[in-house]
Amino acid sequence: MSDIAGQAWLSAAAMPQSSEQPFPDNPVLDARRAALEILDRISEGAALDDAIARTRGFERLEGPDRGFARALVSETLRRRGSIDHVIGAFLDRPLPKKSARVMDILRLAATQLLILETPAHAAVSTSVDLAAERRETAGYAKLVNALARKIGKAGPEALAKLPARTDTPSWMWRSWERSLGPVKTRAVAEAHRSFAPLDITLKSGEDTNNWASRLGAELLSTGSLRIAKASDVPSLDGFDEGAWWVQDTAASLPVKLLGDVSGKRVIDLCAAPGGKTLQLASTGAHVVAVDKSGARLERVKENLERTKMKAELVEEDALRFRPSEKADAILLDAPCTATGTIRRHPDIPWSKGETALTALADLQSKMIDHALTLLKPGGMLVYCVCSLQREEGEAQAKAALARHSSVERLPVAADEIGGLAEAVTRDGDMRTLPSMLADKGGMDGFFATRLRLRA
Ligand SMILES: C[S@@+](CC[C@H](N)C(=O)[O-])C[C@H]1O[C@@H](n2cnc3c(N)ncnc32)[C@H](O)[C@@H]1O
Repeated sequence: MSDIAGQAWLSAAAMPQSSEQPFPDNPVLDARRAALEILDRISEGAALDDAIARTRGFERLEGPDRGFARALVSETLRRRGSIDHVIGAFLDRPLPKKSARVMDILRLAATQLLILETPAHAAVSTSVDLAAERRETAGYAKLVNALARKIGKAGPEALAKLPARTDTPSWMWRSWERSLGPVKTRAVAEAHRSFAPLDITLKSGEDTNNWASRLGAELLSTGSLRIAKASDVPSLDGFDEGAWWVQDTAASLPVKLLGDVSGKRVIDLCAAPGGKTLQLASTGAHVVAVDKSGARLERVKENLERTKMKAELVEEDALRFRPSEKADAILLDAPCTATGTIRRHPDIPWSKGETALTALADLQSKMIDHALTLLKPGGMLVYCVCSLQREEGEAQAKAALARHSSVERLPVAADEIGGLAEAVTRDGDMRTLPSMLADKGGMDGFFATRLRLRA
């Protein structure tokens, strides 16, 4: 229990009466202010990357401060369940709902003290300053001071006792337990506690060993190059010349399931930002890259230009897309909850709910049905999602086979996906988990199934 029980949290005298914006530049506070603003946007529903992109205070930060602000937000989201638990243990009563910003200041303080190992005096005093500089939070500055000190002293022990489950919303945990079982679910949640390494896919024909040594990277059995720690991607060797692109190793596997597509007509039905379009183009396919979002399709264009490759780009809703010619193969990397990418997007557990899952699963089955109408007889559809949710993966494959007697599943073999036998399901689909390749830094959670339209 807190020793601040009974303390008046709001003291009118402490409230600054001046307007709240803009704040004077303060090199010590600026990164924390930006982090707070980003958390604010996320709580309004923005995704982490969008929230960062829309925060001017973040844009103004210089290199190390930018890195600190990003780490502060990411780790706060990654450990939010645990951090809230620790804060809650020191609060004698919950903060009023309208004090969401105070809670965010406390979360940022706890992340600095318990995870980023920021010196306690800096973490505490900047948190108090953050509270004090805004009218709506100034009355809580004393509370922030007292709580942050307590968290610094007793928080590490409290945090160490919390299981990985604490950082997973209960609906998500229950859904994984149902589909993966308790052991794998725990391993997945453990894997989510770490940031993902940087994986690179090389353009076809590039010398893998040469690039591994130039980039100081490890060659994975899947063919990806892995860099344990890389901060500024565009400054890496080979970026400007377009020899490679960033792509989690799990994300590189679905295209491999299409086999040799050289000279074939392949539709990439949800293409942006283009990782899989680049893979297909690189192996000599004639690629039609479709995406509903023009802005995101621009990124496919930029990626193709940088890597000096070609694809036909079509801005269109996949459900309405009718090509002039049917395809030999289709890759359908459908929009999904993206729960397989929580290591990179730690906002997902707090932004994606079960309602979104139901709507997405409905869209995915419509997309599968439509994609099958665009295939030549004998053509192949690889359907994949970067999701851990059964409804978006295994259940979609099963339901598609039940709906279409004209379709058969072509089971995946481990040697097609770098020998990852544990990622081949009993039904013959691919299911990777963040806990796989654990000794090398894990991989994204992906599902893929390969379906063939009978000739
Ligand atoms: C998982 S991402 C695709 C990632 C991409 N395949 C890659 O490897 O870089 C899903 C994409 O689907 C697009 N999308 C969502 N709904 C769509 C629709 N109805 N029709 C076409 N594209 C859609 C989104 O704009 C997004 O770019």
